[in-house]
Amino acid sequence: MREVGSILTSSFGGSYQGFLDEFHRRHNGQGTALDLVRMVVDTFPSFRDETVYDGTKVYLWKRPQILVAETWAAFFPASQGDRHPIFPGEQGPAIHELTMFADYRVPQILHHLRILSYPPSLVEQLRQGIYLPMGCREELSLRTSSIIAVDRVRAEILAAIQEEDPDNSHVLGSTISSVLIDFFLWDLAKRLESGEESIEGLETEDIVPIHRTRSIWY
Ligand SMILES: Nc1nc2c(c(CN[C@H]3C=C[C@H](O)[C@@H]3O)cn2[C@@H]2O[C@H](COP(=O)(O)O)[C@@H](O)[C@H]2O)c(=O)[nH]1
Repeated sequence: MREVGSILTSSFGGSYQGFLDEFHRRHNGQGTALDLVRMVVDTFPSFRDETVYDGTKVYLWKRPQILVAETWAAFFPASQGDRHPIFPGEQGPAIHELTMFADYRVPQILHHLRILSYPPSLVEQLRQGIYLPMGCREELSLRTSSIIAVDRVRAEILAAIQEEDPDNSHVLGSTISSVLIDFFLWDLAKRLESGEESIEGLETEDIVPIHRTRSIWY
């Protein structure tokens, strides 16, 4: 929080609004959601959620993406024809270019829904509440596999739409996003946890506890 406050104060007039004004200036009002994510990552080291695994750089960017997605959602125009005030350019927000926000709640529900399967050894570790060090193979697998899984759910939805309504599928391609699927899954996970809702008509896996990792990234 101190880092964010200090950078906002020294370079952006002390507010997120000032940061967004600078985003508009740099991109001549043409910036997309992904451009804003990049600017957040480049500006704030504590949002640079990246790691090297086995010699390969892995970009997760959970907090920059959720920040931009929540900004997108909060300022979503009321009428369909209106431009998005934060992303008024030709390409619009292009929110479909973002991934889901890889943390702990979405992998848990993806496993419950049998979209992700875990090896028995991982289930055992989660049940026992064993601490997973940040960036270890298991923690990284849980996060990265949830990105791929939500991407594939999106691809399935797009394929189903294409089959039903081939004429409109290009429009829907940018409307169906990993962001909205993440929001849906996260809300569903919360409702399941509180007992407000249960899954009917689908075979599910028993819910395993979320993984335990100390991290500033989510
Ligand atoms: N992946 C993912 N993570 C999400 C959210 C949201 C809320 N999104 C709202 C926006 C639209 C939706 O309709 C939601 O109402 C919070 N979090 C994360 O949870 C953590 C806080 O947890 P707890 O202390 O239990 O509330 C914290 O890391 C926060 O970043 C999401 O949507 N997706």
